[in-house]
Amino acid sequence: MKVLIAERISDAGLDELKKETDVEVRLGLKREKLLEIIKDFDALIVRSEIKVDSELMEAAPNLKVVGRAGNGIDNIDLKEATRRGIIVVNTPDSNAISAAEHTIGLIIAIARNIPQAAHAVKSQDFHRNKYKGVELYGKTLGIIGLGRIGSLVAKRMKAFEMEVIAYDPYISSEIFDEIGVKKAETLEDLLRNSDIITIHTPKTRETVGMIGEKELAITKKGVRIVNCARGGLINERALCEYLKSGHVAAAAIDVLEKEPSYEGDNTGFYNPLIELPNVVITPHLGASTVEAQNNVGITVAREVLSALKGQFTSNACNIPSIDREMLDLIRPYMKLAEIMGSFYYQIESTPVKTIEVLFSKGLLNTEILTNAILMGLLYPIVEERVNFVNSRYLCMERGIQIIEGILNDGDDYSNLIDLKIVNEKGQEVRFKGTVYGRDEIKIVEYMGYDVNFEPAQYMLFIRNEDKPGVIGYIGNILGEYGVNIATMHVTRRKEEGLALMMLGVDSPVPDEAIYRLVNVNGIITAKAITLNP
Ligand SMILES: NC(=O)c1ccc[n+]([C@@H]2O[C@H](COP(=O)([O-])OP(=O)(O)OC[C@H]3O[C@@H](n4cnc5c(N)ncnc54)[C@H](O)[C@@H]3O)[C@@H](O)[C@H]2O)c1
Ligand SMILES: O=C(O)CC[C@@H](O)C(=O)O
Repeated sequence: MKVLIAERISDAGLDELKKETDVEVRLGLKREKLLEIIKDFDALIVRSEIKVDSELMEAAPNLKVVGRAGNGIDNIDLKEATRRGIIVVNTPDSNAISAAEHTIGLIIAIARNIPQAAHAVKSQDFHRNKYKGVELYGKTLGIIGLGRIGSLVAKRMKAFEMEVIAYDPYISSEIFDEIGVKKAETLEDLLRNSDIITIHTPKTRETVGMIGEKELAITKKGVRIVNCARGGLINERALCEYLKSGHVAAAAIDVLEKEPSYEGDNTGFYNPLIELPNVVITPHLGASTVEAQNNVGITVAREVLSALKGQFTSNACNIPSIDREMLDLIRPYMKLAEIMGSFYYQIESTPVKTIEVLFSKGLLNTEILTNAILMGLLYPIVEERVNFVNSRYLCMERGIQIIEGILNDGDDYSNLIDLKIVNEKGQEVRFKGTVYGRDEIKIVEYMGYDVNFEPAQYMLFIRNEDKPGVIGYIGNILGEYGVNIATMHVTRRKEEGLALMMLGVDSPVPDEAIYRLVNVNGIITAKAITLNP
């Protein structure tokens, strides 16, 4: 496995990676060069500068993982990565404290004009009058987005005896109470009442430009504004105008709508905000501390390694997230789900129209289990890579309807997966499976037949007339091809005169043996099944 580090991560992170993979560090790559070399890599690690878009992914046929050494993933086309089955991992917790502290630094800097004053003194200008500031004490701080960083800022700024209000429609009132912050019911409320406004939302379609001319117009005259989240959340042109008029007394900006695309690339870099005396700008420094970069480097290295090994990662952005303990608990169910999904196209050939999957109430993280079923289903029939990341997407792309639900009480099993597949001919294929103890996977029902077999890597599925002699033929034919039968499960519906067999065998059943089996008088279907190891 080859990992390309295209933006700087800490030595500690680098060491973690080097223990287990082949790592190449190529910083400051021009876009054309990156597009040329990316084809050789299985994983790519970036920070916020490099755009991981469809063009880059198209040039990277081996790419399996993109590691974002940091939090925001607005430089990564997540939908495209998902479509291609590329796992995107990030490190959202690793730099939150640093970003919050940087925000607070910026708040104080613009309250007291510290950067401008320090710069003046260094230029031999020792005037105090120009740099008179304001106290934070007793003022109102308005926080937009009370997530990881917003809440850290809130907790810390209360120590300045500021009144802290926040606007975040996606979190509950209890969280506001827990943090001790007053809830602004609307963005307008927050804008009208704050002396200092700081924004901490992600950059999404909804939040881009959420502070524009209209919003600035209702802020208090003399308001101060901080953006240490993402460029573009505040409309820069409107902000410039309001700073020039003095309505906005000062702004502190760590992030710009357009930042250089690699470290040190200053060509054509310009932003009118830079020219304004009442603006403090830092070059996207929120996460640039020794501690944050150490944490980020180590975390991204571990996440990328786990993803490359096919293990679940706790910070995957395009797979439902799950913590490690829970993952250990549901791992056997993920395997069961994958196996159940993988039977269909190894037994049937009519395209699937609908997947309906019901889970016992006791089963958690069912979204992942459904993804596992879909992965198993598609594995035998799609050319592109299919994994937990893209299985749902690929199914939807194929027009397969996915219905998920909870089983009613009353089943014999407390941890059951009940899978019904309806194909384009309207035929139903149904499996039920469960896990005994910690990890004993069992299929307990197939098409209404009670069965009870433990899936093996190689199996033979037979549907036959319920009459004497059939089993003997099967044993003889398999014997002729050197296929040893390890287990055999036979069930029947006497009234219909039909029987079903699932044999676990020690090696794959050759096509020729299958051909001979289906020609045996009484055998209706014979299918070789191979499961992923
Ligand atoms: N400057 C830096 O170096 C730096 C470092 C780390 C993170 N960041 C950025 O900081 C921002 C916040 O990061 P975080 O870890 O706190 O994210 P988070 O996901 O923990 O919190 C974001 C909060 O914003 C809220 N939100 C979403 N849409 C909203 C809307 N329309 N109105 C109000 N609230 C809304 C969400 O409910 C959530 O609570 C992100 O943009 C991230 O990329 C910047
Ligand atoms: O320092 C960086 O690479 C960007 C950090 C920050 O913007 C993030 O989203 O984590």
